[in-house]
Amino acid sequence: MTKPAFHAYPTREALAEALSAGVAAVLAGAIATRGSATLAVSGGSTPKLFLEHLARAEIDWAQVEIMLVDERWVPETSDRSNHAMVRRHLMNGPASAAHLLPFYTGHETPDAAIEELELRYCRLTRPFDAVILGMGSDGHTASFFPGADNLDALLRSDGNDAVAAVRAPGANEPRITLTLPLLVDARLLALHIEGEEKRAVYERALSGDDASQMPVRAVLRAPRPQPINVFWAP
Ligand SMILES: O=C1O[C@H](COP(=O)(O)O)[C@@H](O)[C@H](O)[C@H]1O
Repeated sequence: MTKPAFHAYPTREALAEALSAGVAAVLAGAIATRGSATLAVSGGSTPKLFLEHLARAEIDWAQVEIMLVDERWVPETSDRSNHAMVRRHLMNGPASAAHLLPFYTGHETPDAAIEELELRYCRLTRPFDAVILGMGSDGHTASFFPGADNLDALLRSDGNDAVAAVRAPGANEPRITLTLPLLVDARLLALHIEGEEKRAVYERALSGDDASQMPVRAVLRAPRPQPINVFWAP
């Protein structure tokens, strides 16, 4: 395993500033060299400040495709919607020119939408330029939850599917997630975590190798040319 590069910041504000500057530089570089950029961000609550900082970056957002790494199967009107959170915190000011790709289709279940979503996501140019993951205190990342009915398939490094539906005891509602290969081959791969509890979870994840207990291990252990960057603040 290539040891992750661990970046600790004194405050969440300082972390948000540094991470957003790094991501904006990667997106600007991608636009300059390839004409467009792809960014996958996480849901939950941790990314909000980072997204607010990123929204102010002066880059050519019209060339940027933004997606979520995972989504809870709820409409955008739900306060559980990751898409609504990203729209609220990122799609403002300069960043509102970007294209935000939704996961939720209105189908009753993510399984019923899987064919449509597979078509939508497999056409995206890979590798993605930047993927910013979060982590739950149960060691899940994206929607790779411990106890998920299809966790082995989700964590296969050689799988061909871009997206997968997930059900897991700790996940509340059914989920949809990008699969491991799409996430770990990103040019910039970051894990953004905050607080002492999540730091302890991260340390525990590093010290073992059973990904079924802590699925984030599959990301931390994935072979990559560049190490994963971990961004942490108390
Ligand atoms: O449910 C989810 O949780 C994780 C962690 O969220 P946080 O609120 O603890 O920051 C998140 O990374 C994932 O995208 C989301 O769907």
